[in-house]
Amino acid sequence: MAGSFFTGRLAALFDYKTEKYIVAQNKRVGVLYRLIQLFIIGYIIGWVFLSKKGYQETDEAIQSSVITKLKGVSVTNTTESGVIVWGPEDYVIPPQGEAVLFVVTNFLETPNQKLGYCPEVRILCIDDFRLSALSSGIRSGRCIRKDENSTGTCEIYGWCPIERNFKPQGPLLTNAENFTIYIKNFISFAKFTFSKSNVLETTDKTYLKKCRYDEELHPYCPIFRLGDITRRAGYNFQDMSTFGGSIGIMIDWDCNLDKGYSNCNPQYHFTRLDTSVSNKTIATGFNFRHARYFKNGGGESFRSLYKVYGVRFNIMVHGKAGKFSIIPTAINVASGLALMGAGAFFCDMVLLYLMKKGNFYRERKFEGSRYERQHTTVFMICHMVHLKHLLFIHIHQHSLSLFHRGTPKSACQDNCEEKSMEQGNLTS
Ligand SMILES: Nc1ncnc2c1ncn2[C@@H]1O[C@H](COP(=O)(O)OP(=O)(O)OP(=O)(O)O)[C@@H](O)[C@H]1O
Repeated sequence: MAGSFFTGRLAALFDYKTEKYIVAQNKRVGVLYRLIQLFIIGYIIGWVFLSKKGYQETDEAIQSSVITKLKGVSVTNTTESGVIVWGPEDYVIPPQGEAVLFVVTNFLETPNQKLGYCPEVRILCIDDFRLSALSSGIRSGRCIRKDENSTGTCEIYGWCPIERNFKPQGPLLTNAENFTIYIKNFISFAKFTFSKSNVLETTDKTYLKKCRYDEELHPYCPIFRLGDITRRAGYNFQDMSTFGGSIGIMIDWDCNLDKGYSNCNPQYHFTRLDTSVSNKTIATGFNFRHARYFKNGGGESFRSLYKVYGVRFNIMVHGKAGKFSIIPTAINVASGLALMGAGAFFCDMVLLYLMKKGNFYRERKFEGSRYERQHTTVFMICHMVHLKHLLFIHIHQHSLSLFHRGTPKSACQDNCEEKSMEQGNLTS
């Protein structure tokens, strides 16, 4: 038994197979075949070519630069600091116009600090020494008591007086939401030797002084009011400015370079980056400390310590461009045609193996090979492997079109039918 099986297989190995087309007058398979063809054509045209622009080669913008500049003034009046006029050089940190910047909206100043001994009011004498991370100086070891009965606080050597406990009640730079930020972005797509800026190309020298970004009216104006940015991100600037927060500005370039230079323009998206699912998180807000140092007439060193709350802006750029190229077009057309063959294979399987008259069609199709007619299961599997292979070719070619490589070779084995991609082998 086993011997005749292997002899049969060996004999079939040296059979030469040629294509044969039979016209099956079967309406159901015919309609199925046309529907599959329609679906594949729709997929190729609609998805591969129109939606995914399979006729273009693409490039990601790796080179991009962002420069920012803020304008606007706010006045604060506090008991510690008196009246202060805040300009961009005071409230923008760092001031040199980076893509990540912090705008002060609230602050606590501890003015005229001098090096010396003073009580660290936040550390009681009974507190564990290991908690001294809270301390703003070196502990002298003395306990400062107001009277005999009080617990007392530790004395430190550091910048005195130390910062008082502060819970912000509301923002001090109330005009901060009217500050404007000018975002200058340059992007380049090296593959297409294309570069552009987000600043509208106009000869009107006053344009930047007058314009403010608006999705509808001025989508290409690069000057944004801070209050509008947070509003577009879905938050109120005044609410954010008491404890601070973080906002992401995404500049998105999605350019179809076939449409020309003037149609390549950025889109802006705004999101709050420090949101949390729970409102009760202890991570809300954004603040840090910095100091300004100075000397008095006698040469003594002083400093003013600022604990600043504010909004941190993070400008991110994403760029993608596409341009017509014959190579991805040819690859996608070829892979589309290959996929058409999958419809014919599927219908062959239905006709030869699932229909009642499958035996009849098989007899006519596999003429001269008893072995193939008898081993239905083996050949059904072979067909399925071939179908899977065709789909693989399509997917593989589709992904390769990005890299412009060649198409993979057919890997059909001896017992699989080497099918033609022509569509007319079954007609309804
Ligand atoms: N944040 C901003 N808000 C409004 N207008 C701005 C802002 N930043 C810059 N501009 C205006 O945009 C134009 C171009 O700015 P740019 O920094 O290139 O030139 P500039 O002459 O150095 O600006 P300036 O001296 O006014 O800061 C200038 O008219 C400037 O006043």
